[in-house]
Amino acid sequence: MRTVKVFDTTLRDGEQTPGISFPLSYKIQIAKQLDKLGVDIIEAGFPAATQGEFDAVKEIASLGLDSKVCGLARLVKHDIDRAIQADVDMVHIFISTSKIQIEHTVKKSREEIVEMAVEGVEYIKSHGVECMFSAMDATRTEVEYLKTIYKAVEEAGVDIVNVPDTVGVATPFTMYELIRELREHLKVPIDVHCHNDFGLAVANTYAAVKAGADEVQVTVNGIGERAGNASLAEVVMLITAVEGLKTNIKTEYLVETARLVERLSGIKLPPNTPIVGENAFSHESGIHAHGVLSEAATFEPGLITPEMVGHRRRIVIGKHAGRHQIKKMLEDAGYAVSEDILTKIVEKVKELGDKGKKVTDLDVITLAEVLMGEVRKEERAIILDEATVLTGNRITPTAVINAEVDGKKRVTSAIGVGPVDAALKAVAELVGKSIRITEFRMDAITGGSDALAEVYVTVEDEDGRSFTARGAGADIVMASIDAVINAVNYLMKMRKNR
Ligand SMILES: CC(=O)SCCNC(=O)CCNC(=O)[C@H](O)C(C)(C)COP(=O)(O)OP(=O)(O)OC[C@H]1O[C@@H](n2cnc3c(N)ncnc32)[C@H](O)[C@@H]1OP(=O)(O)O
Ligand SMILES: CC(C)C(=O)C(=O)O
Repeated sequence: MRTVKVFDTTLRDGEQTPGISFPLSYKIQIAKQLDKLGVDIIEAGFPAATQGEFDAVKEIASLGLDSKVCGLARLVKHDIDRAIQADVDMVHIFISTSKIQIEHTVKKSREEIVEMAVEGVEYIKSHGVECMFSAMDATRTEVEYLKTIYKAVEEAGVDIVNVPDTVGVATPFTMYELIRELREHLKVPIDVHCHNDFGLAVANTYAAVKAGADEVQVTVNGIGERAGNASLAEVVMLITAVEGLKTNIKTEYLVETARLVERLSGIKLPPNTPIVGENAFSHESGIHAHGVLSEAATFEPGLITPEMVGHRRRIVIGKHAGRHQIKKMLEDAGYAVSEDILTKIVEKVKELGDKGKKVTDLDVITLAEVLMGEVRKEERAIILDEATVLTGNRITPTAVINAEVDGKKRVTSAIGVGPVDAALKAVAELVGKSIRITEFRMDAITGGSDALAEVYVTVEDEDGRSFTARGAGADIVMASIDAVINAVNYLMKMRKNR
């Protein structure tokens, strides 16, 4: 079976996302994670760009990773020397080949550009370093000229050529044709680098692989210039699970990797992001949830499971929910309700949904308790006694929580980026940090500075089981603490019921 190599450029093109600049410690964390994920080559940066960039690439190259480390360079001796001095395994050189870029940027003749490329390859190879050559803006370059320059670098000993769709104008059809034609013309391995200006980066990368490309350039979460690059997770799952090819990626780390880059880049993933997004395996609609509870492949692609990518499946309660999932959710929380009560709960959930209310798991349980005539407050694992939160412009926000946890007094404290963050970290400490707040929303439900705030949270435990709850009040910190404690109490109860 054909193995397609994965070249990750999160730390280079990904970092070119306007506003992103990864400090050294972030670059190292990401590089180690990419190595754990199994990417074949990490493009660690552009060593000639800044001293910090040089230091980061050199540091990553010295980590002894299994992944090869690559540095980008223009066809300028200084750039290439800086990459070689950073001790990379591979130097990636590039130059514009399209008419528009040649005229407005490099301003050289086409013959001069071919000569520069050949000299660059020979120079890098004479230092015993691997070389990748990119014809920048390849998809807007005349094919005959592309063939000429790629053939010239092949003859000069290049290890791999890259075909970049620099401004994202290719379509799967044009990309397929281009790669097929180059594949017939060249012996060296072919790599592709697609941008997402028309939302086609993944599709174009896939088409290139179908046409014979040996390697794909991707970024985690698809971050990168303008609309970004092809997403690593999407490309890998498409060419493996759908196309049946192999990569060296350990797919069970895809979600973990996506979350790390989401956190360190500050670029939040939309919940509907394929493969790694919060909703990628979530179901609220009754018809879907009913099917999925019996056999997941009824309303999921079936070719992939959440476990394959390090995700988990969620059945969500909301306006579109049906009896089966509400009954299952209540059973999981330890409530066996009669059919009559279930009907009333379903009606209420839909009524709340029609009013635009987000229905939480806790709302459903509270309804069940009221309808069953039992209020089981005494079953709460955490009973909050006192919460103190300090914040200001000259102190680090700090929270101290006094609570009873399973009948024992506990005091925890934490600092955070703000008072809510500090308070919620202190709450997490109460249960030994084994919880993760995967969703946090706050709305003002009345106007003015004394507005009532409503906090909605989804909390996930270490087994990937999640629970939604809300808290409300004029104090946003207390409303947040209440919401999380409400959710944690039921997660702990569900665990005891198992
Ligand atoms: C498609 C891509 O993603 S390509 C990679 C893009 N990434 C980056 O640009 C990030 C890092 N870049 C930088 O830090 C800076 O642009 C530097 C250090 C590389 C160069 O900075 P400066 O010398 O100030 O030049 P500036 O960025 O303004 O202009 C680019 C210069 O490189 C030249 N150039 C562009 N591509 C190439 C190339 N492949 N080979 C040789 N020269 C090139 C341009 O013609 C221009 O030359 P000029 O200064 O003689 O007119
Ligand atoms: C350097 C090249 C490969 C690039 O990033 C692009 O063309 O988009």
